[in-house]
Amino acid sequence: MSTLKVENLHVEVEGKEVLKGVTFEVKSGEIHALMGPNGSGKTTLSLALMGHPKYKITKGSIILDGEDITNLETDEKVKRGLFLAFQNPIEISGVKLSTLLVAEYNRISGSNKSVSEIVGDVRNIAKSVGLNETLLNRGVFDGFSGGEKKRTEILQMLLMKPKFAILDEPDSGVDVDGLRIISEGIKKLRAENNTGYVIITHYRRILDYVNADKVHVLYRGTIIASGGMELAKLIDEKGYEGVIKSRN
Ligand SMILES: Nc1ncnc2c1ncn2[C@@H]1O[C@H](COP(=O)(O)OP(=O)(O)OP(=O)(O)O)[C@@H](O)[C@H]1O
Repeated sequence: MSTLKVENLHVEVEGKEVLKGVTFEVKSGEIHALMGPNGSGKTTLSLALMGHPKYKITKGSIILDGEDITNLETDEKVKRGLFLAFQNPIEISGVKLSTLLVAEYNRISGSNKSVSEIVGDVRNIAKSVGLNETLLNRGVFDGFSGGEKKRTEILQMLLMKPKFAILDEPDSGVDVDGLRIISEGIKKLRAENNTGYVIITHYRRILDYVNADKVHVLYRGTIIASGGMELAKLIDEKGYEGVIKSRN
């Protein structure tokens, strides 16, 4: 059983304090949703957790299985089992997607699988997430549609089998079939690897599909409410205003 603890996290971006004391804890196999209005700090939290140099942690800590990983480099965090699927993945047109995935798998997992075995795994997972194999031979995210990008991030997650995955709006821009496939991927990894999740989303639908355990609402840099799926339902019906009002 692994635990990811975020304790009183304060984060500054370009000299502005965006996160003002965020605390939550995710255990293996749990699916937590992070919701909140535009600009409340959700992406900032995901990037700070992964160690993006622009997102400076000024106070608080990130503890993974008892180890303080707050100030570790991104690579070290990834090696310890953290994974981030970006809201807007960046294109790297000079590098073939399959080459990147094989290199990343080798570097992080330390496994002794042959390149052809890894490529075989990548192909099988690509198929399972409904990605056309020709995309594996293209530059990373080069000309990928919005939905193809999201499916590729799930492919990467299924290959890397992280302890904890932070998924920043995995449901944005995907079609209905894609949403179902992505949700199946999330549930499969939880069943097989006991992966814990933080899913950033604005919509209840993906949370219904994966049957989220907890929902947190981030507002102006702090978590103002935590609960079960009834919170996602409230947001769906009354908007964030409904949650903010119910606190007052
Ligand atoms: N690199 C940056 N430079 C300047 N300001 C930033 C930067 N990154 C984030 N911010 C600011 O921090 C605040 C929080 O942004 P963030 O992207 O974390 O919000 P969010 O909750 O993910 O929003 P959304 O729902 O729109 O994706 C915003 O006011 C944003 O403009």
